[in-house]
Amino acid sequence: MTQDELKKLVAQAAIDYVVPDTIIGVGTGSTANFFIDELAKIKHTIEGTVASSEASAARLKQHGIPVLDLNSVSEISVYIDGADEADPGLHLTKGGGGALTREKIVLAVAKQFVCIADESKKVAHLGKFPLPIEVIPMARSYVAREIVKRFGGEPVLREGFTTDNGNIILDVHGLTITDPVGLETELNQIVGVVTNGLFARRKADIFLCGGKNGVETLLAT
Ligand SMILES: O=C[C@H](O)[C@H](O)[C@H](O)COP(=O)(O)O
Repeated sequence: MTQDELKKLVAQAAIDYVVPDTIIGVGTGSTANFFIDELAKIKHTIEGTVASSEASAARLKQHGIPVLDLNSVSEISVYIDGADEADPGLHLTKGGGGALTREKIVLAVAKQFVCIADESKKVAHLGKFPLPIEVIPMARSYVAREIVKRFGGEPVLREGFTTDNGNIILDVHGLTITDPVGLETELNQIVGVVTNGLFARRKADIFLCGGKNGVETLLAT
């Protein structure tokens, strides 16, 4: 099976976690796109969605799926999204598509987080995938220096990219991540950091992992 076929398989499996007559949180990226296409088939069973990016909102609307403003929503039943890396404890690295901040916000409102990805995203330890950090543009150099000083690694500006919030992304290469919860918290203490791509304090509850033997359902430990 190709990687796209595996993404489609997990997107289809995620439909089982869509709670009828509720609002669904929708992630961003190629795997989330497959989920949006599957969600379109059952759009009449849900109240609506909240999107974690302009791109996902546009795709949802193309399918005629209602997209709500998060400020008009007090409860999201489930948040469904992909990841760049997932460790055995279901701590994740996200933000390869630059949507990390809105993803974290939508997730914060959701009761359950179902992560969908192909098996290439399953790792023993987070850190091989460069850690995305959304930064207020004027703080770029300061934040980069602070990261090197406090944590090591090599922050690289994502050239030509602006987030939906008008900010920049620093991708930090070569970080040793032994304590994802601690690192997530500490990185957010640097002034100018909007958020970082570690989803560890709030991690996935369920990981639907697509591999050659089908979809494996992993639960957070
Ligand atoms: O900002 C993007 C998101 O965090 C994505 O969910 C993540 O990068 C995974 O994307 P994909 O499904 O395309 O591998």
